[in-house]
Amino acid sequence: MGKQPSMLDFSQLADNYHNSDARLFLLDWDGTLTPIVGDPEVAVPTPADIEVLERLSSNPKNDIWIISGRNSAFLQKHLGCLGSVGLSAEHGAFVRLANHTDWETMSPWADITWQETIMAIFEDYAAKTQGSWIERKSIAITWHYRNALPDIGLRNSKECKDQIEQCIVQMPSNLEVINGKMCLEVRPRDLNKGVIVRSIIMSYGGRVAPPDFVLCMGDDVTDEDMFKAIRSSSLSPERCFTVSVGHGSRPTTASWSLPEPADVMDLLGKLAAAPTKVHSEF
Ligand SMILES: O=P(O)(O)OC[C@H]1O[C@H](O[C@H]2O[C@H](CO)[C@@H](O)[C@H](O)[C@H]2O)[C@H](O)[C@@H](O)[C@@H]1O
Repeated sequence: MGKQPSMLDFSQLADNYHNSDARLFLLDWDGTLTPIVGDPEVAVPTPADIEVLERLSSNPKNDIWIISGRNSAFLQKHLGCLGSVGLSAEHGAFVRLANHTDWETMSPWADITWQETIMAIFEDYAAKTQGSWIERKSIAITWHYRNALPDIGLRNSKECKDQIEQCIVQMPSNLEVINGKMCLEVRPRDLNKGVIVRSIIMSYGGRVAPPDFVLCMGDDVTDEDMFKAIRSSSLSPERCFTVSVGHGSRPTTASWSLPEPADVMDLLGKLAAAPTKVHSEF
């Protein structure tokens, strides 16, 4: 993690976009394409969001991926209508390729025996942290404390994280517990957005040549794995735009920043609307 990233230079990005033929977009969902809200169920795309993503993905030069920690049911329900967009659920555990209808399991995540132990700990903390709740996904489990009293939520999350860390070192499954945005998430250690991004770059749209423009945007600690995967790839750094979204001073390996999801959608809208020359738009 280096210095704080500079505000995204739109004209530099637009120049690169305009001068490229094989573009790859790697986009996080919560906090990046849509604002963070109290109830994850209402963090859904607006018709305008869908229109922008549809338009962007209809350009044959563009490969768009939404790479999320959400489960496949949520992504399918709210973003499944975007047929030309690749979807990745639960940090890369499940994938729906562009122009495909089926979801694939990326690795044999057969061992989920740990879930009961972790559920018991989360249930204990959910009971003593009013307003908190558990989101159980196919693989990962997330305990949300955004709607708890802030000091109680924070204190109990630290305690809960300590307890889980002590517990998972004794378990055969190689797990990790992550501090998300007002949540704790437990998942297998080798399940992360970096693995799926490496795989997407390697198999890039079944093409022979690698992408000559990459735009990767994310707001959270799990998105750092995407930024690192791009940084350690053989892609030309001048053609890769990694963007950390948010006002905070969280350490990041991204090269650029944007303040809000609204800025992200604004940027994508401009790119979608300008198939040829985008410079003047900025
Ligand atoms: O990888 P992402 O697409 O960014 O998903 C990360 C997690 O997002 C959701 O939780 C976060 O967003 C919620 C809605 O804004 C917010 O209420 C919560 O506090 C955030 O942590 C989602 O519920 C998780 O499953 C995802 O892992």
